Amino acid sequence: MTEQIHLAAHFPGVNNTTVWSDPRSGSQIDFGSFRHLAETAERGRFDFFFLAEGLRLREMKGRIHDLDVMGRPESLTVLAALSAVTTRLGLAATVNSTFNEPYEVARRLATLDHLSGGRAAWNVVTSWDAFTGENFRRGGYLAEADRYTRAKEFLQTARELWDTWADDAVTADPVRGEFLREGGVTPFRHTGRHFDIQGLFNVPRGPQGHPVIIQAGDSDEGREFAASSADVIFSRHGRPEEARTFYRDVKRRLAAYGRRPADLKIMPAVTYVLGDTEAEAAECAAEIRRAQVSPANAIVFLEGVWGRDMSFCDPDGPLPDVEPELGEGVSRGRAQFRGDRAATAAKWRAVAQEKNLTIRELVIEMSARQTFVGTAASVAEQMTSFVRTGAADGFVLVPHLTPGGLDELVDQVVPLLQEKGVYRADYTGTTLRDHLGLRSPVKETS
Ligand SMILES: Cc1cc2nc3c(=O)[nH]c(=O)nc-3n(C[C@H](O)[C@H](O)[C@H](O)COP(=O)(O)O)c2cc1C
Repeated sequence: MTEQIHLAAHFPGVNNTTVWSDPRSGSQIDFGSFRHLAETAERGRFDFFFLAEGLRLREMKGRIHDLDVMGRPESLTVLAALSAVTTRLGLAATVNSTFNEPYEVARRLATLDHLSGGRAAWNVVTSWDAFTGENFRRGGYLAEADRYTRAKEFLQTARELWDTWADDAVTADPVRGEFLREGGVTPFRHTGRHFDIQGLFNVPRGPQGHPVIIQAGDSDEGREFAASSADVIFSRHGRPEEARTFYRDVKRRLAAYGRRPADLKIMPAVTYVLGDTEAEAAECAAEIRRAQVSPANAIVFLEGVWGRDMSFCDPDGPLPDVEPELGEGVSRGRAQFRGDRAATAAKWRAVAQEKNLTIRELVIEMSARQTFVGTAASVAEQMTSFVRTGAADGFVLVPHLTPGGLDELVDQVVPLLQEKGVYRADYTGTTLRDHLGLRSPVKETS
């Protein structure tokens, strides 16, 4: 069979992914927005709809970073509502393993799996920073080195809870007066470094057994966690060469866990811009980038990397001759820069000089860019070749408009992928595991 492409839809929502200056941009929080994007994805026979999470508003220089729309609703609640207006589309929630508890998360995910008829997925993320942690009871206690020891034990514990219910535990036979098969539910006891809990889990096993597990970290520990435990990786490697290197690296790690390459799907986040001609698409893509990186946003981006106040700079002027301030920096929350400031600033400076770029042009160049740009036929071809050359198993598509940004892709590109035979004409199964071609989970024995 020809290699099949898997597609997921990212809800752009908050921050500067959505071009807020475009009059077609709608609410990031009204149910109608989520519904529109999810229904479009389902019309396009997508594998799943994906919601990201940010547990604390970003701050710059001690105040809320409010250059874009912000404030988003909680994922599992939104997905529960979407399960009532969709029938086949997978529903993926990003839920943090540092600040939550396994019993509660396992319960909510099993519930979503029931409500949706086996379409739940969990993107296990590990943000651990003390700034976000202030919102929670254990306020930022986790050392960075422990983010994956906790995530791994968190997931292991959730799996133990889901496995305490047999598939046929609920008999609900009023004639015999038996509602629960004897031995159908077993008590759990988990004793580990991060969790020490025991009791009885109160949600019957979901249609998928376990929800589909997604992983998005990029460090060596993150990749190892994905290789051992995830069904899908949501990666940030959307450029062909680095995507291929990432793909090879992660797939080769699977054998050590007794897993096959097909057991873990790799789906990078990608953007797209369509036009009637290649030139029109390229022009539109450049316009979108300018709208996403406003003059004020360009300075904020620069301050993020340089770790200091740069408000004296002209965004349409050249990079000033100032060195970055090493240390914590001026931004807080998920957008915080965590790399090597000195090396990154040196790289930025070299690119600015080589290409003679203003600050804003440089930020546009160095921050995320469009992956697939062209006519519908050329984008369909680019996507197909990306998958055929071992760079991905599919894509998490990130539109630049909330909520209508997926419409043209579903209307124009999906039919071409279907014609090529690289994408399903219709759903053949009912659960997200079916769509992704994944095996049923093996029950935990501990
Ligand atoms: C493509 C991508 C998307 C992510 N989305 C989120 C998110 O929505 N919420 C979040 O808290 N962390 C998110 N993360 C952060 C990671 O899941 C992970 O917790 C973090 O990168 C630390 O792990 P690492 O050191 O292995 O990268 C994302 C990471 C990547 C690469």
